[in-house]
Amino acid sequence: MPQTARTRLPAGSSSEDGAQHGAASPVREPERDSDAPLFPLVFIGPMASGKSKIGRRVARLLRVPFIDTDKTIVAAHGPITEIFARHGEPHFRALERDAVADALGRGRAVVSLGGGAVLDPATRERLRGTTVVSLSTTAEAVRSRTRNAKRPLLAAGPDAWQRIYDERRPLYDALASIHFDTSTRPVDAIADDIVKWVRRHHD
Ligand SMILES: Nc1ncnc2c1ncn2[C@@H]1O[C@H](COP(=O)(O)OP(=O)(O)O)[C@@H](O)[C@H]1O
Ligand SMILES: O=C(O)C1=C[C@@H](OP(=O)(O)O)[C@@H](O)[C@H](O)C1
Ligand SMILES: [Mg+2]
Repeated sequence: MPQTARTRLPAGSSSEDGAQHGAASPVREPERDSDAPLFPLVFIGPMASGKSKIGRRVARLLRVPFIDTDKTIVAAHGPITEIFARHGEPHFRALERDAVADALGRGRAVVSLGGGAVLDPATRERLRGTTVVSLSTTAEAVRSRTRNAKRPLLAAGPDAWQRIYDERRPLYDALASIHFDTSTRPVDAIADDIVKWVRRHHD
């Protein structure tokens, strides 16, 4: 029997503004009911929300391979800042679309995407058949986390993060099977919560 995602959460798990900082996560009612298989288990969300760190930890806990599509791109094409500078963002997005398609085709794996991967319509279509964990955080939390030198879209300064997040948020929300806020709790605690959710809904 394929494992299925049933994403209905217990009453009280959502809040008016969709965020319960510091409370037990998940923090928001999922945007869709999904019968998608558990794997690939995909992490989406804004820059520095923890997709790479938390995704890696969740993969280790679930004992499945971990793929970070940014890492795949860097391994094949060099640093992201250089790709943006030499060839422009559209070229990066094309490389990203291919890296995501390849990663999602691996099946049993946790896959963390770059924050802008959801801008691509073909990627969004592929994600509709998968289990998607959407992470969120706040500009305040990000300020203390990021090494912006690695993120060309943050070169303009911290206000850019909020603007970009606001633009993309409807895409993240529409694709999410489940949502976790990462602004106040440590990576390991959030990863544990995600694994608990996985076990509750897919075992
Ligand atoms: N919940 C968290 N609490 C504190 N720091 C975090 C948390 N999640 C991520 N970080 C830190 O923020 C930075 C960005 O995390 P990363 O996983 O690369 O984000 P993303 O892949 O979403 O851009 C890393 O230095 C990471 O250690
Ligand atoms: O949001 C974006 O457009 C980007 C996010 C980055 O990944 P992270 O979200 O892992 O930082 C990376 O793909 C690139 O710098 C562009
Ligand atoms: Mg990342």
